[in-house]
Amino acid sequence: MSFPGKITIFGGGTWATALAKIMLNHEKHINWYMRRPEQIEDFKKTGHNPSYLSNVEFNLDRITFYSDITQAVEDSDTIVLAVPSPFLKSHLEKLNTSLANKFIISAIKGIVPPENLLVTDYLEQYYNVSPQNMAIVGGPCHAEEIALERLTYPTIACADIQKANAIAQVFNNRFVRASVSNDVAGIELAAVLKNVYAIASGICHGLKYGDNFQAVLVSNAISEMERFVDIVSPIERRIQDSAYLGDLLVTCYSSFSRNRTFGAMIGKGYSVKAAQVEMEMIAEGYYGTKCVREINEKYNVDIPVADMVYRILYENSPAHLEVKTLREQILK
Ligand SMILES: NC(=O)c1ccc[n+]([C@@H]2O[C@H](COP(=O)([O-])OP(=O)(O)OC[C@H]3O[C@@H](n4cnc5c(N)ncnc54)[C@H](O)[C@@H]3O)[C@@H](O)[C@H]2O)c1
Ligand SMILES: O=P(O)(O)OC[C@H](O)CO
Repeated sequence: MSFPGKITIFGGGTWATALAKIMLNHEKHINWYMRRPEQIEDFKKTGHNPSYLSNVEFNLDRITFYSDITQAVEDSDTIVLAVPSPFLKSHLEKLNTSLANKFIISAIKGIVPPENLLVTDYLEQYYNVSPQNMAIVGGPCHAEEIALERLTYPTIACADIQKANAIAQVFNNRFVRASVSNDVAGIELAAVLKNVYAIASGICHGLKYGDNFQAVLVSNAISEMERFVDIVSPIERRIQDSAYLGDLLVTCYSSFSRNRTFGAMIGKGYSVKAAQVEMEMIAEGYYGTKCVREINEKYNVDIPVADMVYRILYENSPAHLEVKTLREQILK
């Protein structure tokens, strides 16, 4: 078998659908696991995902669908995880076969609660997957723009850089330019944090702060991200690279951003529950905010913007007062 072998996408959501489109630009055929059999039935009837990115048409001859996760894993060499981090455990709990001899690509931008483990750490500790057999997809990527074939620069990180290069080849096409890195933990952590900062950005937007203020907020957020990532995963990195700063910017500024949209609802006065119900997609930063807070009990990094988001979401602290304190005492 030549690496990466048979590829299976895990997840029926927006990002899974965009990744399937990317993979099918390179692969003749992919497997695709979705949790709900009725979603697969509707997909087969219409030729597109009935629930997400339904404007992307697929050639059904080139896809084998699975709702049985064990069979999907047994029939694959490389698995691309694209389910929201809070649901990863519930998916994998149904698995009756080993992941240890598979290559796993995590396209998840979140942390696994309540263990507060990065996805790669979780897979290593609970499923015996070796770090050499795991890669992650980072960088500024909105699925909606992949659907429109807008030029996108993801980063593929893996401890084994040759494998990262091979995966990048699978991603590369007319509208995707993948680069490679070995900073797996740093890029995963940055992705968790950018979700939290996008919620902060959304909250401020909802409270009617303007672009001048947003620019200062995001400047402070990148400094926080650098402090946190450098302490939790200390290797040399350039925080201004697109896998870190680029991902923060796209999430804080794009109208496609789930986390920013969620934050904007909070800023406008929605309760957390109401905002979650209203959104049809998952804002993982809500979960990431609590995970970052708990991880930081050990490291004690100065992260006032992330702390503010925690108090607003989890302690019911009024957003307008929290942002007022931030703007008067912290931001510069
Ligand atoms: N959407 C993007 O542009 C994008 C880009 C890069 C990375 N990501 C990452 O990809 C991952 C998936 O995000 P998404 O945007 O595709 O999410 P989404 O909100 O579009 O999809 C939700 C997915 O979660 C599943 N789901 C919903 N409730 C569930 C439950 N109770 N149990 C199990 N599964 C449930 C749905 O079936 C669906 O597959 C996330 O980690 C996200 O950070 C997304
Ligand atoms: O911007 P969000 O919150 O939808 O997150 C999507 C991706 O992670 C952006 O790179």
